[in-house]
Amino acid sequence: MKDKEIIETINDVFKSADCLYTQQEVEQAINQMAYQINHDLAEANPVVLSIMNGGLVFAGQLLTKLTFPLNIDYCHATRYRGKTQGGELHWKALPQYELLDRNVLVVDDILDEGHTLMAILNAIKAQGARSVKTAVLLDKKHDRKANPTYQADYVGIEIPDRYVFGYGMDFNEYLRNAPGIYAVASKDN
Ligand SMILES: O=P(O)(O)OC[C@H]1O[C@H](OP(=O)(O)OP(=O)(O)O)[C@H](O)[C@@H]1O
Ligand code: HPA
Repeated sequence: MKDKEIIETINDVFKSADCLYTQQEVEQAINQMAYQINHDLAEANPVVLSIMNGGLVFAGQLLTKLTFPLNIDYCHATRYRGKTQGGELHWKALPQYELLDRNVLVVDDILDEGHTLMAILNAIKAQGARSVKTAVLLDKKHDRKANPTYQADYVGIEIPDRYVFGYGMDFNEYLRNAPGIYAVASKDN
């Protein structure tokens, strides 16, 4: 596809999407999460591990609101790869910090089926982390969870079972920069 076609298609997807949460509402949710995390992890000296690419925007905004000493690291695990259905998990980058005996806070944009988070948690535990907590901006409600009993420690917003973009989340690798949480119209999904 040429640039012009891509731009038209993406602009059309954006225009026909439903805004589920505005930027202001998302910021409010992030503030509440930060408040709780500041309370819980003030003495933990954690490694905050952002899951790329989707976690980028949320982690960036959350981090500026955390008021205690911490290290920042990232890893990249992907299983959607520009599609709206997940597949096999691919590791593109591993954490750089030694996680042995560290407290770790994993930060990701969305807990959908949870395969990504479960694999990341297993990898962190295998490295001998002292504790692992998870913060997800969105938790998508449906009955396809990899581990139905698992709950993230910090959840910003619960969303319905629709494919969403914005705040770091992509539609065909675009629209990560959309300033809110948008659900793709059914004609585009
Ligand atoms: O709960 P799950 O069903 O496993 O899905 C959640 C994961 O999927 C997305 O990543 P994706 O694979 O799209 O990679 P990306 O972050 O690079 O877009 C998202 O950022 C989460 O990490
Ligand atoms: O609804 C979603 N949107 C974007 N990325 C995702 N990764 C898992 N679910 C989603």
